[in-house]
Amino acid sequence: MSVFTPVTPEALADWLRRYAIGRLTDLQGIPAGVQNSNFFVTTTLGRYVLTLFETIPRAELPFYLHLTAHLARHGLPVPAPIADRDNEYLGTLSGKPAALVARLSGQSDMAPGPQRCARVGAMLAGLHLAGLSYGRRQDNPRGAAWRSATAAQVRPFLPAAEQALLDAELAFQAAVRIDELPRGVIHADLFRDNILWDGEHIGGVIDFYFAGRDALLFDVAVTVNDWCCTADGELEPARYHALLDAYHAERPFTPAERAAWPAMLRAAALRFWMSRAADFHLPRAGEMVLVKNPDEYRDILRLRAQGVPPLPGDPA
Ligand SMILES: Nc1ncnc2c1ncn2[C@@H]1O[C@H](COP(=O)(O)OP(=O)(O)OP(=O)(O)O)[C@@H](O)[C@H]1O
Ligand SMILES: N[C@@H](CCO)C(=O)O
Repeated sequence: MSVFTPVTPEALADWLRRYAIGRLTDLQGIPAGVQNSNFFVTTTLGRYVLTLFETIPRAELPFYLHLTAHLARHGLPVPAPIADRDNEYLGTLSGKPAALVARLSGQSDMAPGPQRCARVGAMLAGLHLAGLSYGRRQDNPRGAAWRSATAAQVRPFLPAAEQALLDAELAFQAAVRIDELPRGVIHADLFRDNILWDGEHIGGVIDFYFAGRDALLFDVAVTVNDWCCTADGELEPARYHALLDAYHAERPFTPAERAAWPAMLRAAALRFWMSRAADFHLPRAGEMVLVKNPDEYRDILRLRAQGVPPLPGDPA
């Protein structure tokens, strides 16, 4: 259950007077999600999602809220934040930073086929292109420096074979010039549970709270590692090529990106191995984290290090 901070209909009805979205008719806690308290809110004028931010510092929230406003303005199916009568996106409710966003339609699909993967690839390229004109800057909070620092914290808890894998990977990644790849705003967590399908269309892309500036190719790698895998972590050719060809058709990969691709798939696997291992071995007091299986991404890392099919496009 992920309503960590309760909100009563009376308190919300009162708070909604700050907005121009009519009167509250329904309030439902959303039982999915592990980071924030989320609610479906219905008013006489529309359907919204209310989020009470439980962990992200208030000062960082405008980056995310203005980012989704920017992307929505560019036609992407993202939850646009709703401004209050003072023209602010961020307020305070039940003592927590709070925002209302548009409620998008659809359900996530945990077993997508190649056609859906192609739509995801095209949408991700559109997100990257639209993000190039976004003015605010915030680095990827799970970028290369975070990966090295977290690896150092997690390493003592790992068995010897995993320590060896980690050491070899960090040495390998140290030589990768990720800063020289095309950069921009990335979603950084575009897993299957963060896309809502409305029929065969993408009704929504949600959960931008790991977004930040990094190599665009890193985002592609995060997405491929989740969307194009078999249960064993192997890349499944039909979904892999569908996603990458569709992305390439919108934003062609550069020769430098083609060269860096195997390393990026490994860096993306390392990122989720490390975050899951840190959640498992180093749980922070008072933080509510659903721990996902770190071994899944350890195994994906091992597999990617054995070689991957190339990106579409001409060799350098
Ligand atoms: N704008 C939206 N429109 C429709 N449904 C939404 C929207 N935002 C969130 N949801 C629903 O709420 C659920 C939880 O949201 P979300 O995944 O963002 O949770 P979180 O706790 O903020 O993040 P995390 O996934 O990292 O735990 C989603 O699975 C989705 O069903
Ligand atoms: N997508 C993340 C969860 C946090 O958003 C993971 O699978 O580890």
